[in-house]
Amino acid sequence: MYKEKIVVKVGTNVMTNKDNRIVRPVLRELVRQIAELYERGIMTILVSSGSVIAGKEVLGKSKIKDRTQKRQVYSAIGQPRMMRLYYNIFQDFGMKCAQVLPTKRDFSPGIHRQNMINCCEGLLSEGIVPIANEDDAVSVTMSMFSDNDELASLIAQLLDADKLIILTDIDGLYTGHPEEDSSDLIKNVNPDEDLDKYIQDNNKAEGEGRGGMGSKLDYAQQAAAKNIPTFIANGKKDNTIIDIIEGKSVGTKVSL
Ligand SMILES: Nc1ncnc2c1ncn2[C@@H]1O[C@H](COP(=O)(O)OP(=O)(O)O)[C@@H](O)[C@H]1O
Ligand SMILES: N[C@@H](CCC(=O)OP(=O)(O)O)C(=O)O
Repeated sequence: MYKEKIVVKVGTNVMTNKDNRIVRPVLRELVRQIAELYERGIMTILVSSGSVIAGKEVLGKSKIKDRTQKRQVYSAIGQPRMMRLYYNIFQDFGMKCAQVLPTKRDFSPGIHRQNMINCCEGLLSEGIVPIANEDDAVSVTMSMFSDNDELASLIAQLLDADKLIILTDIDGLYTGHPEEDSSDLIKNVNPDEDLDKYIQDNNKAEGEGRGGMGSKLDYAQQAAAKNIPTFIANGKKDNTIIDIIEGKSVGTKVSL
């Protein structure tokens, strides 16, 4: 059995370049760290975005006008592509992974919630890394998460994870626009601190990520309030996950 379990969320912008193409070495570096943690007895539940952008890579521009339908189509094409990439990389590291595609209903009290716990715990007990993404092909309106930051926070709370690590394309939460010299990285945040004033407007296009830093902070604070130390850190840099596990000062730590 394992001695610790962590949830790692990887956003679309971590795994893509400026042309919105998926960068395989980024996924490889992520899996390398998960494999290293596995050797140390730490199991990871990976929450990975990327299906919409992967679908766009395959289909290119779509004729579909309706945004919801377009998202369904892109993600239905892109999700198996993401899983093929992960499957092959995990295999290179001698590990197995599995796909879990929840909708919001799976977290409401009752049988669905228990099924979700059973599924993830079962995979972990077999030494298999669950890779979760919102089931974008079927989840619309009521059954939607606001984004995968919410999904990652809910999974961390559901499984009572030891840590939640939210990887993005920036070093953490800044006191202003991250590209301005006057902005500083905030190292520590409490679950009840109101830092909305620091959040800058999101100008990302369709498929380039949904939540933004505001949502990361909200869901990080929700998990931290349940005593799950949560980190917002840069997934484009090497060794970020291992550095966090080893207690190095990386990213923004949200904790009680
Ligand atoms: N105060 C802030 N500190 C850091 N990043 C911020 C801040 N306000 C807005 N952002 C933006 O949030 C982005 C990360 O959110 P998002 O695009 O949703 O990423 P992901 O695809 O990883 O979920 C950063 O690239 C940055 O431009
Ligand atoms: N479920 C969608 C991603 C939604 C989302 O939250 O994206 P992001 O803000 O990049 O983590 C996908 O796989 O494309």
